[in-house]
Amino acid sequence: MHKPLIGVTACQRQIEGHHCHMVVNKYVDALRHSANVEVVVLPALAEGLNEGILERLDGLCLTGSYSNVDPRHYAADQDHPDCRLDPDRDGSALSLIRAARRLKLPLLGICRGLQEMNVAWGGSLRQPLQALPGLMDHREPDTGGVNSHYEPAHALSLNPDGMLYRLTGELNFEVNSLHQQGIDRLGEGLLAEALAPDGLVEAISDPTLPFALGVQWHPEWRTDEHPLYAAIFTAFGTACAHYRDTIKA
Ligand SMILES: N[C@@H](CCC(=O)NCCCC(=O)O)C(=O)O
Repeated sequence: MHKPLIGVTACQRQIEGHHCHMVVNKYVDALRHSANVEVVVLPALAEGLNEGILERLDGLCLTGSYSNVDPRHYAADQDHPDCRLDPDRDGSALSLIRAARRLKLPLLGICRGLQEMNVAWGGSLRQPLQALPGLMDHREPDTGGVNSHYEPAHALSLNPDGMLYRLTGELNFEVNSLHQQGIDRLGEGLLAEALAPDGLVEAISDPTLPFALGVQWHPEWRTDEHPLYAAIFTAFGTACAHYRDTIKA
């Protein structure tokens, strides 16, 4: 039996003057080694991707990105003038999420991926968090190297009625934090799985689907060192295998 085949979303980046479809290795590594799946990269195309692509897959992972979801997708004014955008990523991700919902395809959203899920479910975002009253600064430290950016940064309280608590049996964790956008209005039908100390929703799920989970932190970082991170990828891989063997079979 082949391993589940998972699509991961790419971003548009310019590398040495060339437009590239780019995915950071840590997402692929965590999916292959912690979720035990195989991976294909899905290009970032503003016009969106054909739903037929997802019919060949067993799951979809929405990666993080330094770019931000364009506020026009949730009817907000451009409330952050130097907001870094990626219309190709927006087009692909939002079309893929809507198709995944229709197919009941297992869906894991990470950081930007959580934000895209919330928007696709009809919710909204706010930014920059660090400038909003009552909210913490959720950005990574501006000192130190990359490794320090993914160190645990704040506490996380799980919803005792949520998927993450069922997966871990624990209510409190510490997670990394590398974002300046966050959930404002929760998408219709989404469950708030976890909160940061300032009340920001940091994880969401759709309980009506077999597996639809979005997390604001980065569980793909050193999954072997964090039980919560590992549990997320193990559960996603299991859900993708189940999808392969049942719904898709
Ligand atoms: N740009 C958004 C989402 C932040 C995000 O996805 N960061 C990822 C950093 C790079 C990586 O680890 O892939 C925001 O600022 O909220």
